[in-house]
Amino acid sequence: MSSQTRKALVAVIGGSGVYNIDGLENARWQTVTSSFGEPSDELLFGELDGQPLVFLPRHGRGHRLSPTTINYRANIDALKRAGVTDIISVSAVGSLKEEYAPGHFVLIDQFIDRTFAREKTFFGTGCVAHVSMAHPVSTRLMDALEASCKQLGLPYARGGTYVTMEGPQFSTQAESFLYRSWGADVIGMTNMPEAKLAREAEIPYATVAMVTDYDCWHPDHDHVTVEAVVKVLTANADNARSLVKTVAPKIYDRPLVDAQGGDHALEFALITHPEARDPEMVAKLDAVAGRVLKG
Ligand SMILES: CSC[C@H]1O[C@H](OP(=O)(O)O)[C@H](O)[C@@H]1O
Ligand SMILES: Nc1ncnc2[nH]cnc12
Repeated sequence: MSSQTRKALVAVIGGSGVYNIDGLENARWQTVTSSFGEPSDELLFGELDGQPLVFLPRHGRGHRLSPTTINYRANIDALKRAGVTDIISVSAVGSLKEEYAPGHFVLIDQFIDRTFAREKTFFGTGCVAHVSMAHPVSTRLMDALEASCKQLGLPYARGGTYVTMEGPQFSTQAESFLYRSWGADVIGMTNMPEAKLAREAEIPYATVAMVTDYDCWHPDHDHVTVEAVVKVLTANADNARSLVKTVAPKIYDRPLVDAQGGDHALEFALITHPEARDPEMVAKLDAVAGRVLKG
């Protein structure tokens, strides 16, 4: 493995309650077009302590988009086109474990994908690819998130399984009990297919999940409502902002090649014979898969 390093271009994907990054110098919203349709919003480009950062509000400014209608492919494709090398995703989640009380941060390392109404791959008929999702999160990014949580004295857990439900309705109690019986830690509606698409686009990805509620399984807590989620998000907004500002400088210097394969996931993933590839599809994949489709 090469020990060479390069400068990262870090992107933060902001979830519910996180529609902007304040304190960005030279901040400008810019349209980045994608061959996969409309991203959630323009991208916000700027610098944090002199280092470049890109921000995308997952639901769009004003929270226009539901988890199902977010164009996850366009979002990841646009970030790739902008030159992004690493993604930190920020998400509100419900807790499935007693010990993860509202206000806690869980650094996710696994996902269960229960979504069923979303485009989940950049590939398909005309150019088939199968990437590994065994380890969906970059340990390097998680290390940086953990160091930042420690530095800021935030209550956090390293490692946790995030169940992605389709939504937009919250879970029934039977579903919530089921996910708990699977040993899952938190629940949300957005991180899949986002993490799968980041992997296909060869962008290392990590999620910091901010617990906002106990979903609906806990006998001593009210069932989740948007009002309760927003209240906890507002109370913890400063922590989320500080976390983003603290973590970015820690990942600015990155290895040329991510040790876990997050940035060379397509190396052995394409199976369609070059002569059988659909040229239109190959053209659409110029940003996501140009590295392996060329030549
Ligand atoms: C407003 S509560 C439900 C909403 O919040 C989470 O979104 P995000 O991951 O973007 O913070 C959850 O997944 C739902 O989309
Ligand atoms: N309980 C919950 N279920 C799904 N998504 C959530 N986002 C925040 N809390 C949630």
